[in-house]
Amino acid sequence: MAAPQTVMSLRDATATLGARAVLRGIDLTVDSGEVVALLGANGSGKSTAIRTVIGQVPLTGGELELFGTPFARFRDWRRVGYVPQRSTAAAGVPATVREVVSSGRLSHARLRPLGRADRAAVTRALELVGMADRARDSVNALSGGQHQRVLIARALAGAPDLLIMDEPLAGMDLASQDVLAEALREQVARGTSVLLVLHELGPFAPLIDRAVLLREGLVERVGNPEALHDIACHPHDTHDAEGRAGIGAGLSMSELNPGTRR
Ligand SMILES: Nc1ncnc2c1ncn2[C@@H]1O[C@H](COP(=O)(O)OP(=O)(O)OP(=O)(O)O)[C@@H](O)[C@H]1O
Repeated sequence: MAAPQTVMSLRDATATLGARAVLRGIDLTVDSGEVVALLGANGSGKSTAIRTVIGQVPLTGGELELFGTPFARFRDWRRVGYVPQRSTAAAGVPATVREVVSSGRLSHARLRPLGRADRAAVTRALELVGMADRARDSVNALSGGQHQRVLIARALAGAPDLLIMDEPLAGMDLASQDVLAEALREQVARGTSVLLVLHELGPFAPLIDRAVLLREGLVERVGNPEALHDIACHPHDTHDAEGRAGIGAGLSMSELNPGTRR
């Protein structure tokens, strides 16, 4: 069987914000078709790690590759979808829900008007997140959770091969979480790889192939999402959870021996 293609790889990645060494040498990979969750306490570096992947935070050391291409030479950004940590980035903009989601197709249209395939992708994304009936509404008329769904639809509309999401479930009610889990399941079934930051696994738990627990800018553990989530929530009571985590199963040496540069 052919080895899985690595969609994203960070090797020994370091990053600094202000005077703070926020990432201190992390290894993180997402293989084709994989769903990888980043877990960890507030401030452990989760958002920074994914912001390095999309180029918002420069690496100060280490290597980043996207679809096998070194970051400096990577141009194919339409293959990457990004949902930022909950924000109201589009609020205040006089745009409809459909217009905001359509902006996720701009890199496909390459300055041409959106075509039929683009409009179909927008409609599908709106349906996936359960916002089709709000398509003509102003984004300013949405609740925070609805707004988040629109940003997710914007990323899905681009039909990304790698979808990166920073706490997509934050502030979502349970019904909305279920809708998003179903949307993610469909997207993964189409072959999309996913890297996401989560505090609560919620209905995403069965979709996650691998969890990576960050602590103070280092990878502390890699393993089963539910057990690692326990460790993330109860960092001083790790023994039992480690047993359940199946730590080590099928992991590379660099993932098994992270954080050696304390
Ligand atoms: N602009 C900044 N300047 C300086 N330090 C920053 C900046 N942004 C974040 N940090 C620091 O970097 C560290 C990691 O932040 P990051 O947002 O990556 O954490 P996180 O794991 O995503 O946390 P949370 O769960 O709270 O979202 C924190 O200590 C934070 O204070």
